[in-house]
Amino acid sequence: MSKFIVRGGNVLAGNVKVSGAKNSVLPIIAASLLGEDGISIIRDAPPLDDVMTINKVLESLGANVTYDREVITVNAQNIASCEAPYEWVRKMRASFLVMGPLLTRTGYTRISLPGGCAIGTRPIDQHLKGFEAMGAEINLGQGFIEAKTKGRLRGAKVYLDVASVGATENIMMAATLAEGTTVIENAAKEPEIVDLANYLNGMGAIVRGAGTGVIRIEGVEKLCGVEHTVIPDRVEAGTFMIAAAMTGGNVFVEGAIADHLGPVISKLEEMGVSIDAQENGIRVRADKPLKAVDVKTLPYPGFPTDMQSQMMALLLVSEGTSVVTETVFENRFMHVDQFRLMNAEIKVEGRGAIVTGGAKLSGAKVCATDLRAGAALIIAGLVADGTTEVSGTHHIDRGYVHLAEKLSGLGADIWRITMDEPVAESTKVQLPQHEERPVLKIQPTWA
Ligand SMILES: CC(=O)N[C@H]1[C@@H](OP(=O)(O)OP(=O)(O)OC[C@H]2O[C@@H](n3ccc(=O)[nH]c3=O)[C@H](O)[C@@H]2O)O[C@H](CO)[C@@H](O)[C@@H]1O
Ligand SMILES: C=C(OP(=O)(O)O)C(=O)O
Repeated sequence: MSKFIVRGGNVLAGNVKVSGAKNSVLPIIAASLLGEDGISIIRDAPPLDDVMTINKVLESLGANVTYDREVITVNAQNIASCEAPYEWVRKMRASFLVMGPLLTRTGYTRISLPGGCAIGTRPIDQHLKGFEAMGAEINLGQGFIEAKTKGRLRGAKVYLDVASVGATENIMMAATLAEGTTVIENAAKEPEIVDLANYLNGMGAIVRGAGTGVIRIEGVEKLCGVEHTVIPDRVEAGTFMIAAAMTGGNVFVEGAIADHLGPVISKLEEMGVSIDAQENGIRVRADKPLKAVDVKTLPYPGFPTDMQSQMMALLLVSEGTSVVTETVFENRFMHVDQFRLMNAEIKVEGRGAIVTGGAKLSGAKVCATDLRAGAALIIAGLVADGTTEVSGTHHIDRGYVHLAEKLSGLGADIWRITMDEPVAESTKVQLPQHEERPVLKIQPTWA
């Protein structure tokens, strides 16, 4: 078991480099399964536990995956299985993103049901609705979802009831090899959707309109591996921006793309933080007391739910009272109880949290209840009186590369301790040597 130990009181200053985006690289790795020829080379792939998990999913399907110094190669010419095992899908919801590629390429897939998690129930009805509209027969039972088609999937119009990121990605990937045109209406508009569309187009797909609410995909016969560089992680960037503001610091967040961070920048500016967006990053300076603001999470281009807990940490030390409204996930205030252990005053009423600013936070033993909650607690620890110990590090390792090292490079007093216990599987980042496996190429059901 490990913990982050943070001693509050240091002002952050200097330069920090943002890693590749977790939420881009995961669907992109899944999409590599579509490459019947050639090899995909994915650059700026962050060394995160989630990346290792999806790599293992691909390996379990028969793809040959290597990971070396933030470059992943995927050779998916020979798919040996269409079943994503529970062992990996339970670790990470994004494993479910292999369903669209497998179904469209082979006509059959069987995947463990992804569970709910700390932040909400997270149903997958919109993914399935899309596949069904394209002609797939879906069967659910015994913890598995099975999808099959008699011939190729057929292009269809799919209106999403919620602008789901994952459903947009899964349907978009499935549509690339379908017969005819698919139109996704009320599609999610996140930058990660655009990154995935660019990757798919590089593989030979025809995807238009990604980044808008209507995406059109003309199906093609075949896709091939391609080289691609993943976009910088806007949530990691936003986390450092808030950490800088929190400590009254002056930090250059290298690689951060201002266009991807519109609402975070606007809210920080409203609070009195100075933001200077430059070509290769964003400078954040906070040299005066910060004002309270209200924040409401929304699908992109609204304020990201993945930045809600970090923002709440900042509002705790601003002047005045704020209301934080979470509209994307129904249970994403688990960090509130942990903040309270640090002397925070927050009242939760349904989807709203009333945050009393001006708190003198005190160090405490707290637990990361999910990935972003973990980052938010560390940020709070940066200004708390005394020492904060953050456990639940496996959540943080899912989405932040070398968080302690990056923050200490900016002057934070933070380090990680590992207690004398076996290292959990999820904290290991090196992939084992790829085993030779039988070349059992699965043919499409209609071939
Ligand atoms: C790997 C990845 O990219 N994860 C991100 C992705 O998750 P993910 O793709 O899982 O999130 P979605 O956009 O699908 O979820 C948004 C909302 O839609 C609901 N919903 C979703 C699918 C569905 O079939 N039915 C349904 O009702 C969800 O319960 C949730 O309330 O987008 C979220 C919202 O920006 C982010 O917090 C996650 O970091
Ligand atoms: C909720 C998140 O990720 P995931 O969808 O992978 O759980 C996140 O990145 O904050």
